[in-house]
Amino acid sequence: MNVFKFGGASVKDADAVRNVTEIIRLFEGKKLLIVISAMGKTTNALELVVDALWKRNKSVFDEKIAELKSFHFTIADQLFPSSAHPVYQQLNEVFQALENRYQNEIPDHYNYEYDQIVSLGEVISTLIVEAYISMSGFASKWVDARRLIRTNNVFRDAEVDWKRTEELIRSTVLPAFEQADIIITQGFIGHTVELLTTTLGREGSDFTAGIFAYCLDAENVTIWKDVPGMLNADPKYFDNTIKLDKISFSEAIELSYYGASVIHPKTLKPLQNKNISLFVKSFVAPQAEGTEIQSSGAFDHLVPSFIFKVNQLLISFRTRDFSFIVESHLSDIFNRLSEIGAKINLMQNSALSFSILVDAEKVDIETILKTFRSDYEVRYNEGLELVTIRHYDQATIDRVTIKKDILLEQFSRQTARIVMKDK
Ligand SMILES: Nc1ncnc2c1ncn2[C@@H]1O[C@H](COP(=O)(O)OP(=O)(O)O)[C@@H](O)[C@H]1O
Ligand SMILES: N[C@@H](CC(=O)OP(=O)(O)O)C(=O)O
Repeated sequence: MNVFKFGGASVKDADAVRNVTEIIRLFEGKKLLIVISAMGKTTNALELVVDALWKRNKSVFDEKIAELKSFHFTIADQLFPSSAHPVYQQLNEVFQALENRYQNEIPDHYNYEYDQIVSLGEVISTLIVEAYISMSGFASKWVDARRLIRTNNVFRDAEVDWKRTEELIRSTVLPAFEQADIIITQGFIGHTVELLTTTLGREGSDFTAGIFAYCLDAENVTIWKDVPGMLNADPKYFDNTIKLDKISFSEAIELSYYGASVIHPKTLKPLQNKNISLFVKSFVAPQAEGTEIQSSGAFDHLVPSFIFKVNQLLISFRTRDFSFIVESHLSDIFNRLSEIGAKINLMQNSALSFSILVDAEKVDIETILKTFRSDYEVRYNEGLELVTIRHYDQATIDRVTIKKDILLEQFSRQTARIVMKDK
């Protein structure tokens, strides 16, 4: 049994859904567990629905839902010969449930409400794709990840209860494979012990594929992307990228941890733990080789890789009484950062100051100032870039720092990290 994952770009319109079906056809005779994300940019659109509900803005709420409805029904109209197909009834029910959320009491828990609404993107996409696959002649079955992936109740960033999830997945999916060759489920979503829907964090569908593969002891996993494989840099920002044909789990974890967004960083651990290879392949050229991520590190050092993070904020904390930054300050600073949910991309300290680099869009500087001002002097620089180079040399550093002012640098034997801004 193999696990496949198709992301938003690979199901963004009717042609894309037809293409998914053609890819599945290449694997006829195989049992496939297929994880699918919301179509195109649906998750972003649903975030706007949550926002409108939270602000009690009924006209924006209605308008955003109408756009989503039109987007999905247009795709359905292009895939199914008649509106009598049962999928229309299912889609209407999901949209009705979405609209009804406005009638509920005013939500008092944003993250909870977020998960109940945003999770519907994956429910809708899997209903459409499964119905189309089934209509195309495959023995397929839709299963609900909201009843299979058990998590804690940290809405929007839920943690998996592996033991219970494994029991639920095995007891549902293995019997289902006796009747179906293709099982379709949703990425990114799960449920609490009280059966409330949770999400695993943005872009978490890759991770869902890792969870199913782990629990089912899959032969391998393939995540189908709009790129030929894992490259040595994001082709959206870098010319002349090189495909990494074969790399180790540890190397891929390092790259995704530093921000190579082609794979969600949590995906690899469960696969490494059971030695299940992960292939990154192109849904545009499905027969091409792609990248294989596996246990051997023999090929890791062949190509320097570049990871860029833009819109970075460098924040420095200094003690007010000129005392050294020591362990007790660090512990205090980390506690306060953790309370406000700040995620650190890089950190460094000197005798009198401790600096962190964060994504500007994920941290509110006013909250930072409020949290620290009483005990620390806080300074910050906005509009910075962080470049990470794995397997660097001087030529690669020169290439990325041209016409840049460097604010901070860190080097280990394998990795260079440079915080910089335009001159
Ligand atoms: N090192 C890399 N190699 C390949 N793609 C990368 C890399 N770093 C970032 N990307 C970006 O990842 C994108 C694919 O990931 P993503 O958009 O999350 O896919 P999906 O949502 O369909 O699963 C590519 O379009 C590319 O711009
Ligand atoms: N739809 C969710 C989960 C996900 O992983 O999507 P994608 O596979 O398109 O990155 C999101 O956009 O965050």
